[in-house]
Amino acid sequence: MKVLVTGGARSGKSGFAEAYAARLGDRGVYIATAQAFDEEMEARIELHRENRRNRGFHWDTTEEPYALAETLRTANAPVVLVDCLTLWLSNWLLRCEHEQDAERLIEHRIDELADAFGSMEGPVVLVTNEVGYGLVPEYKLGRIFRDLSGRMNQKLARTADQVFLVTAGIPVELKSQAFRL
Ligand SMILES: Nc1nc2c(ncn2[C@@H]2O[C@H](COP(=O)(O)OP(=O)(O)OP(=O)(O)O)[C@@H](O)[C@H]2O)c(=O)[nH]1
Repeated sequence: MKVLVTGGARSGKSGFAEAYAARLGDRGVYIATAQAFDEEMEARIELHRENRRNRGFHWDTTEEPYALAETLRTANAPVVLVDCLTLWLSNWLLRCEHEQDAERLIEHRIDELADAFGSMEGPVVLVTNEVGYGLVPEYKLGRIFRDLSGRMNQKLARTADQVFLVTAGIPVELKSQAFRL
């Protein structure tokens, strides 16, 4: 069962994805892609950890900002949750930003991720963001990020059995198990 959960910032997508994943296995691996660069982010991450501990479901946490395809392939648990792909993408973009063919290199990483997602045998839930609803970004890096995010989401949605869009805390099923795009 391959699930993709998308939505805007503070849409409730992470909470929904976690609760949904907890229905697909009796314990899980939580793969976090975020890196704490300041105190606010450190506190936010600590709060997420505390909330996970308090929800009565056993999560083993793995922090992996870059090697997501490899981490997914080797994750050994009844259910795997990744939060979130857009941060993973921005980690790569910031790492490669000065390379001439950054966009192509990152596309390659996205393809590797889509392959790993497609080859997962057990249930896996990926969280991503909808980033393209606003104005066209003023800066080139922002436009590249927006385009890569959109293409990544399309690729993963094609592979997923089920896709949800979360808006204002409400999950809307965009693709159901029985319906393939
Ligand atoms: N490094 C690290 N990051 C974590 C951990 N737990 C959660 N996170 C990160 O926290 C982020 C999600 O939290 P928020 O930014 O508060 O939530 P959001 O996705 O913007 O908001 P919602 O749409 O409401 O879920 C994800 O990018 C996770 O990677 C952890 O244990 N370690």
